[in-house]
Order: sequence, then C-alpha cells, then structure tokens
Amino acid sequence: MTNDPKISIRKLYKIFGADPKSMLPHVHAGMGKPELLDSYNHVLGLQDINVDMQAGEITVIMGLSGSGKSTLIRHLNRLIEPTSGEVIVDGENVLDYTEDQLRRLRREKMSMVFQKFALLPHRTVLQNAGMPRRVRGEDEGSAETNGRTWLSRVGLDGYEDHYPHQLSGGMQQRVGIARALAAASDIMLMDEAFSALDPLIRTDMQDLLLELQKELHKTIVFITHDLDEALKLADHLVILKDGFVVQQGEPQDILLNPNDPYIEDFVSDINRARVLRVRSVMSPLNGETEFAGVVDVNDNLEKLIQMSGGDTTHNFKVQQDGTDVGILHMKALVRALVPAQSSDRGSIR
Ligand SMILES: Nc1ncnc2c1ncn2[C@@H]1O[C@H](COP(=O)(O)OP(=O)(O)OP(=O)(O)O)[C@@H](O)[C@H]1O
Repeated sequence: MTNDPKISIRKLYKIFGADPKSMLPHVHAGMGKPELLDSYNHVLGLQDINVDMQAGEITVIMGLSGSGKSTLIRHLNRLIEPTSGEVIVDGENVLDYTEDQLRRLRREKMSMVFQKFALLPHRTVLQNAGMPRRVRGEDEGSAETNGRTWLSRVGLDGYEDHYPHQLSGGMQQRVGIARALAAASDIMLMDEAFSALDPLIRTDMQDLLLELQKELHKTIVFITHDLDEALKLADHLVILKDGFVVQQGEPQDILLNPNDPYIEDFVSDINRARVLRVRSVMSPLNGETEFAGVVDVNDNLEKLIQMSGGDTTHNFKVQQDGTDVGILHMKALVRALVPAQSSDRGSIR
C-alpha cells in the first residue's frame, strides 16, 4: 500500500521503574528483560517497536501474557507515556499533543472496546450506546437516535431498555461494540474484546466484527493471545514476545514462513488446511490448459482437498472476481500443509 499509515509506531520503548530514562543506554546496549530486572529493578515493557497500521485494516497484536500487548495499545491514546519513541496518528505525533488535543483524540478519533465490557451498570442499554454522543455535547434526542441505530446494527433491537446485567456476556459486548461505533471514530481499539466469551459466542462476535468491517472500514487494533482469533481477523499480524516484535506481516505469510522457533511453536497446532488460502500457495499462470476445476483465490485449502478427492496430480485454475489469476498445483498444497521448520524455511513455495 502506498498511502501513509493511519497509525505509525516508531522506535517505541517503555520501561517501568523509578528512573526509566536512565535505563535506556543499558537497553540500547543489548540488555534484556531478565537482566534489567535483576540488576536494576526495572521492567522492560516494550523495546524498539516499529509498526505501521493501515487505514481500513485490522491489525492484530498477539502474544502470550506479559508480552506487552496492553502496554502497546495504551500508548496509542496515551494512557501510557513512552520512555522514548513516537506514536504518529494521521501524520501527527500524539506525544506533542496538548491536553485539549488529547481529549479530542480519545473522544473523536479513537474508541475502545474492553474485555470486561465496561458498561455503566445503572444505565440502560440505549443510554450506554448513546453515551459517546452525549459526552461530545449532542442533545439527548440525537444521541438516542444514533444509539438505537447502532444497537440495531449489532442485533440488539428490542433490548434498548434493558440493563447490562440482564444481558448475556455476548450481548453485553454487542452493546460495547455499538457504543464504540456510535462514537463514529476512525479508529477502534479492542483489548482482548472477545476473550471473556464462550467459544461459540466468541466465534459469532468475530463474524459480526468482520461483517461490520466490510461496510465500515475502520482502522482496528485488536489485541488477543489466541492464534485462531488472530488468523481469522488480521489483515496485519504483529507477534510480541517479552516486549519486542518477533515477526509481523500478512498472517498467511507468517504461517508459511515463521522466522523464529517461538512462532513455529505458536503455529504448530493450527489446522493449516482451514486457515491457508489458495492465494498463498498458488503459482503464476503458465499457459497450462488442463484443469480439474476452477477455484477462488480466497477458498481455503480444505475445500480444494475435498474437490480433488485426494488426487495430488490435479491442478486447478484460480480466479479472482471471475478473472484467471493463477494455478493451484495440488503438490504445492500438500507441501504447504506441513509446517516449515527454521532449517527449511522459504522452501515451501
Ligand atoms: N505499571 C507497571 N509497572 C511495572 N511493570 C509493568 C507495569 N505494567 C506492565 N508491566 C510489565 O510489562 C510487561 C508487559 O505487560 P502487559 O500487561 O502489557 O502484557 P500483556 O501482553 O498485555 O499481558 P496480559 O495478556 O497478561 O494482559 C509485563 O512484564 C508486566 O509485568
């Protein structure tokens, strides 16, 4: 993409402790998290984070507990001040913002969806959904109309006058999403937004988010520790470990070419046939005319395996929006189903 990123994080460091800035030379000299804690009693939260987030895309930040996900997302609206580095939003460094600019950033440009929903318990569902507009000074009537629209959009028609405790977890989070959308901000920050939900409800919520995103094209920053969720939602996937980015890129690419044993471990249990798409394993057109069938670039490999009846000699024509774009060789598909090891990285295609 040639456009400037919507959000750009540059050389971001966050150290927790009594005198964080004085720790920077040690970190720059290569001191790691355990040693900084042992020798200087400071916690290295984030180190040298460089991530570009494109407008209209879902960037997923994934990592185990303690890897720095929450610390990172809180820098975007300056709930946390960095020890050094820059956070650029729409071309402006939010670290240069005055209190007033910051207030506007949080109110108008970014909305948040929280793991624990964070709804106001003594307000109705409609009052909760109308809150962002009310806070912005809009009158009750228009805030309510807007809230109603978004509640309907997330499937909560008829629940306007209920209180949060009368709703299931999944429904409460629908209110959380409606509230975030009511703010009409370009950017949505979602911190483990679906992690508290039962698996089936969680899947529903992921589908709802993807459906909304097709229409709304928000810039979404989504935090999760769940790889399946990350692979399903991410346009751009950033994997954190001990406060640094181990690998980032297109999820399919990370799956096919993990650059670190940590990532290999993460991706080893994934159902690759279901997650990998034809576009990630196809070859360019080469004049071949014998095909066992036609498939779409976005079909998953599981579908191809079913179509081929297990015959690895078959080739399929690949189309995108009805135009021929490549060839899927079943042999390449089979190779892609076997996880790459560090030793044979890059040999998949
Ligand atoms: N206020 C703080 N003071 C000291 N250390 C902190 C503070 N906040 C976070 N940390 C440390 O920074 C590191 C990153 O924490 P963070 O909460 O961002 O991780 P996380 O990936 O979001 O984890 P989780 O999934 O458990 O929320 C951890 O080592 C944590 O202990």
